[in-house]
Amino acid sequence: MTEPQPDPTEAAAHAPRDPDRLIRRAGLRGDPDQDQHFLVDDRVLDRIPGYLPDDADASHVLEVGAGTGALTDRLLRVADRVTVVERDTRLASFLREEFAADVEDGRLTVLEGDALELDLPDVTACVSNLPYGISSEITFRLLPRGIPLVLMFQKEFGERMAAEAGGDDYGRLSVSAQHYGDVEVVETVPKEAFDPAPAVESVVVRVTPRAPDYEVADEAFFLDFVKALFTQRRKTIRNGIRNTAHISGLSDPEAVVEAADEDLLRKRAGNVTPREFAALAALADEHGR
Ligand SMILES: C[S@@+](CC[C@H](N)C(=O)[O-])C[C@H]1O[C@@H](n2cnc3c(N)ncnc32)[C@H](O)[C@@H]1O
Repeated sequence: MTEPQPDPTEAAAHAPRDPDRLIRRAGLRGDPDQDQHFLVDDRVLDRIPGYLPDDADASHVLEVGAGTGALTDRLLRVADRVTVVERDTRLASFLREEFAADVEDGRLTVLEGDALELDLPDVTACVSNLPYGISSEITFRLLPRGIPLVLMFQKEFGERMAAEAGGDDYGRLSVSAQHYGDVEVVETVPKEAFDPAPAVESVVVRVTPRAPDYEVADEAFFLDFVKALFTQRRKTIRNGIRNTAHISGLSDPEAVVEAADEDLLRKRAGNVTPREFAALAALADEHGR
């Protein structure tokens, strides 16, 4: 007796959508001026949802900049619900058509518009191949939400986010991002994985939310203080505190210098850990504001 063979149309319906065919069906070419670099490497696309932390709640996943939906298709396989944001009207219409069944049964919502202007819904995670023009702004809107993030960035930006004190890439971006979670580069993605290819390599970054291992009384002041000290990264912290009172808003920087630890005052910002910045911000808050 011969084994029953799977219906080839059904098997195809369960296979992930082919990214090149999606682009052909959408009938347009990605426009780099609109931050349109579509991921066309199936292996990268298949891996991305798997970078969510093991215990991540995938009941409602946000994707910023869905393009032709190659990543959306993979997200619908792991999430109960997906909301995508797409600014390009033609792509938003295509997504509604291509994923009509998922839209109809309420598993997919397509929001048309600028992700920086729309009210983003309460989601449990965000997985996106971001439009690079809004990487920083959208990321710093998502970080305070305390949800897991798996985001594609230009390589240099992603490496700066994940950098540790003492390294060349460490800066304000590293301290501010790591304030909200553990930041890791989980994959480097070559230019050829995209159509059209961007000018530089990309990285996938995972942010696993957690409370920092230090206390901050005033988060906004802490972040401004860090920003101020990194504008003087070649100076010692002592001179940085003195020179940047106009940015950090300190009325008595000298009192902070007097109260701070001598070893810390001799360091440069690039060698100060987030925990040390927090201790310094607490002193500044107490003595210098
Ligand atoms: C890098 S592509 C990624 C597309 C798709 N997710 C993929 O991986 O193939 C970024 C997408 O974001 C869209 N986009 C650009 N700026 C946007 C904005 N401000 N708000 C929402 N979408 C935007 C572009 O039209 C493009 O489709």
